[in-house]
Amino acid sequence: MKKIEHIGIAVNDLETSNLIFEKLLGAAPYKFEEVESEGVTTSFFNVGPNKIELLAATNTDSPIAKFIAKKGEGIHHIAFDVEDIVLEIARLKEEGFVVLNEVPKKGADNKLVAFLHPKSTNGVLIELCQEIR
Ligand SMILES: CC[C@@H](C(=O)O)C(=O)SCCNC(=O)CCNC(=O)[C@H](O)C(C)(C)COP(=O)(O)OP(=O)(O)OC[C@H]1O[C@@H](n2cnc3c(N)ncnc32)[C@H](O)[C@@H]1OP(=O)(O)O
Ligand SMILES: [Co+2]
Repeated sequence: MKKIEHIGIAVNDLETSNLIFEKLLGAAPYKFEEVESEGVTTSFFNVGPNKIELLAATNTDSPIAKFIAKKGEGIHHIAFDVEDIVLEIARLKEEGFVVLNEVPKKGADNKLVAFLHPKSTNGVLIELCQEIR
């Protein structure tokens, strides 16, 4: 694991939360992206070498819609930057973690991503991401 790549925050309304985080961080989002396969629309803020990813649901089946319905808005996942996501998935499986998608999928911001079930990581959803070069 190289560093924390981003912290994902589940929000009800992206526009409203963009204004809050723009005030908080003193800079506007550098990117907006919809990821249809995850049922989310996102915005990204730089914070030093790390990022904040705001996520709003685009449909009721979205993991973000389900999360907000159960727990309300707030931190949804922590994403780690990895050098080789395939090797990292194999290593973490071997260590007994529950990998939700063994085949990496296309995430936002030019990344391949995979998730670990929060039940195997002390209640925290973990995302692995590798930059697509
Ligand atoms: C934008 C793309 C990408 C990026 O590039 O950065 C993203 O970040 S996409 C983010 C959205 N996508 C995902 O979250 C994909 C991975 N998540 C999942 O596969 C599911 O959400 C899940 C984690 C397997 C849960 O799904 P499911 O079992 O259908 O939902 P339940 O609502 O029944 O939850 C079961 C259980 O898990 C707890 N839970 C759910 N989400 C989280 C979470 N984010 N953090 C901590 N805990 C979570 C939920 O509360 C339930 O617990 P119990 O009630 O105690 O059983
Ligand atoms: Co993410």
